[in-house]
Amino acid sequence: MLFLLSYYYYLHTIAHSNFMNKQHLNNMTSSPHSFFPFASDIMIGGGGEGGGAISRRVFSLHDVQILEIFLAIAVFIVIHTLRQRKYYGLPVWPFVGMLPSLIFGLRQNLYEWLTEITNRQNGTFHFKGPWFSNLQCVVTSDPRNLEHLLKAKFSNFPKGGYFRNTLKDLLGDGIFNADNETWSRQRKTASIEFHSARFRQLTAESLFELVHKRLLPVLEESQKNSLPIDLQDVLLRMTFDNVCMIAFGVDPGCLSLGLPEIPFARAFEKATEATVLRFVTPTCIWQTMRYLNLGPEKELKESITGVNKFADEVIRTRKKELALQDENSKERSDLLTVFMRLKDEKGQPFSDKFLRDICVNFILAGRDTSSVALSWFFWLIDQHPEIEQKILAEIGRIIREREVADIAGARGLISFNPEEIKKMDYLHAAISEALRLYPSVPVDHKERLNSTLSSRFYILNKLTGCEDDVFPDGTVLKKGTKVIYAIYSMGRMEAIWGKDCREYKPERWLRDGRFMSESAYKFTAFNGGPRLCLGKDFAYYQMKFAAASILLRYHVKVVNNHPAEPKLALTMYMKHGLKVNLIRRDEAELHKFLRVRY
Ligand code: HEM
Repeated sequence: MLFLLSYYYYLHTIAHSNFMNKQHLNNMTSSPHSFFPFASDIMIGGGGEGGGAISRRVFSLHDVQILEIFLAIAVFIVIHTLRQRKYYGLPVWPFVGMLPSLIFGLRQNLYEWLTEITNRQNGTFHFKGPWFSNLQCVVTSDPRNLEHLLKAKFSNFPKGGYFRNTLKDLLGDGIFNADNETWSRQRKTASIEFHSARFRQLTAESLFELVHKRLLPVLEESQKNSLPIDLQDVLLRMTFDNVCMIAFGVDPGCLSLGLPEIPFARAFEKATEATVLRFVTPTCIWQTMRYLNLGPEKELKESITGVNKFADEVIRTRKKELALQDENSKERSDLLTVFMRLKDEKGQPFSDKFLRDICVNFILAGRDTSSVALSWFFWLIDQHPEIEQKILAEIGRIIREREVADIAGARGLISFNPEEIKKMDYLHAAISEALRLYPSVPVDHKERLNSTLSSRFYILNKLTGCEDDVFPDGTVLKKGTKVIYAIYSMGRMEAIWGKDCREYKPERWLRDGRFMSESAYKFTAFNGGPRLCLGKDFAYYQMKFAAASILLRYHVKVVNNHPAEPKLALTMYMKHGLKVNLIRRDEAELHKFLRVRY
């Protein structure tokens, strides 16, 4: 670019000097005022014959030349920048790179903005941030690249130092924030636990209690009072209580009549919000604020203290409880107890800090992902009554298959067992379709492994897998490159889902009425490869159980003109919540769908 600029400047100067020489010759034979009209305008003293006027004139001409050069450079930069859009997808401005476009994107729906660019760039583009920032990254929504990143070259793409440092205060060394050994040890242990019969029983029991004794009474209260309710808030409370039971083995009680404020839940929410701010603040600024204990960093510190206070209390109580336990005591199967029984690589029990990190990470993972997915699901169902009817028909068929068809009279008691939930293929498809369009984690992040060796040590870099990498689409990834994979955009790509990619169509997941799963690199809502979401099966069970239990009893009507847009956060909350009115299904309606053949 510099070369082009110099060349342009050189041509421009030659052209200009020719022009000046010609004009100068003309000037010898005509009035001094016609020499350069603009110059004559700015001459002080009317352009007399004296030497002072001539020097002023030369000075003015010089000024104008400089101005012209700057103007030419500016025009050149603008043209060059705009032409770069063709190649990079966005204009690349000197010094600030693509930042102006990002600011524009942040003012609208950022995820739609990303979708538009990735589509235009055939799935991948380099985001060039300001030269002084750490915003440089590659953004991709190409399934081939995702398979490369998440599976084929998994060990080359850890979460990385940037992610870890930003989340360190809240997540410590927990599974979400860990790489290598620290990650794999937690993953193995938790994976065994999550697939055990004991865990399945714990989750089924805790969910039954939560839905029947807490969720449905809260909804019934709102229905009786004919007051709209924020369904997203209610569902967030339910999943928070549920995941705390799984991680800590305690129930904080967020979901109960009156929807009380629970200090631990509040502290957790504030801590995640303040942590998210770090991702949009230059590292040196948030680190300085942290050091000086100012602004959001002060708030973060206070809320983490709140989270730790709760965690420390639970850990202390559990240790006492386990010490007093005899063979006849009922075995607990929450993650805290499971990890407390294990030893680290030196044969020592895990430290309280590590136990706290493990639990906090699981709470973060399971706290809001299922609830926001369910919120978008109910919003979509409200717009597609025909799909609601199909879900009801499926629920009706499953109830009819029972030995004793305990239909409408016993409606208040109808509950679904795990086998029945498993049979709900249409509901499974409807929830997956909601997650395709509104994935709970809309963008995720990896980092190309950074070598401590200089690139001169080619063979060592090659042996340690630290040489530059290349995506299947040809994108070169230098060491340390941050990669953002745009999960939201993937759900809206014609190349992946066809022309109707923006339509809500559960049928696309069904073959002969049975749910057919998709490749995790096309449908990446639950991530893929070795870091596939550990709670996926549990999350589907939880979402299907809650959705079927609600839909069986109520028609969920979204309040008229309720704005539905995503909030910019780690998880895709509905920015304005989901205000709904609940309309109780009467006996006639229930009988109707319990008779309908699906
Ligand atoms: C709709 C519900 C859910 C969705 C869409 C979802 C999605 C995801 C995604 C995208 C990741 C990868 C995150 C990353 O590595 O940056 C992930 C990881 C994880 N999820 Fe989920 N999740 C859901 C529910 C749950 C639940 C309910 C739990 C636990 C109770 C859970 C536990 C985990 C854990 C432990 C990881 C970390 C896995 C690892 O790094 O090895 N998830 N999930």
